[in-house]
Amino acid sequence: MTEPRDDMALHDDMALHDVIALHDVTVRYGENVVLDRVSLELPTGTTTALTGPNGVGKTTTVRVLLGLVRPSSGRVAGLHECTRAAAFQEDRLCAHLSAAANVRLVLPRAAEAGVEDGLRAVGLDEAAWHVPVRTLSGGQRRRVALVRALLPPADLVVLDEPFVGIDAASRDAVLAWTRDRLAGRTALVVTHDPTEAAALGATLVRLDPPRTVSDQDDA
Ligand SMILES: Nc1ncnc2c1ncn2[C@@H]1O[C@H](COP(=O)(O)OP(=O)(O)OP(=O)(O)O)[C@@H](O)[C@H]1O
Repeated sequence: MTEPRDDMALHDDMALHDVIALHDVTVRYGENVVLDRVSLELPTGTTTALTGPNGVGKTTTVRVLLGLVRPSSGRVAGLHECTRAAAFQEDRLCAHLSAAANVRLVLPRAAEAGVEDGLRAVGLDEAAWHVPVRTLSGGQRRRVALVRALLPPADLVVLDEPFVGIDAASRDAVLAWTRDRLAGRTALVVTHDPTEAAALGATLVRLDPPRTVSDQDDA
């Protein structure tokens, strides 16, 4: 879905199309330090795949990029006037609307003609296009969420584990269409699967847990 622009004080004033980057970003939830001085650059026009163990902060990183979480310190660059589209871990669709209507919601009228092509490209049967998405399966809803994230002409596309629940038989075609849609754009894709990163032609970046005293002793 398309995220609203934000004007977080921690986001600097770099102009549109400057490199999007986190510089020494720290995020805390209460006492819990989730991101500890994390730096990450998303080279313009390329796809970066973010991997790492459960709970390390990948979704938190996504939320920072979307302006949904405010870092307690550090700097986020390149997001001023940057339009963003995202597929979250949860599909976040409007349950009573059809697949086609969910996608049309985030598109300028001129781009609406591409909706059916997009739904077809991710392997969604025509019978599933015009019924409320609450009647679709989990994997079908995932495909709708992916189309909704990939069709809008956003400057930054962020996909959080977008292929979970999509069956093996159609995964290659969905990956190929995703790669096609992301070509030449700046994107971050969270994944636990390095083969997905390779299929997307993405640069794989690993987020590691903050080093503990015992980690340092072991080093
Ligand atoms: N709203 C919240 N309030 C408090 N703690 C949170 C909140 N959201 C996430 N956390 C904590 O932040 C840490 C990082 O969570 P996050 O979802 O970013 O990890 P992740 O790397 O995306 O994990 P996964 O691979 O399981 O999706 C976890 O310890 C989690 O419990």
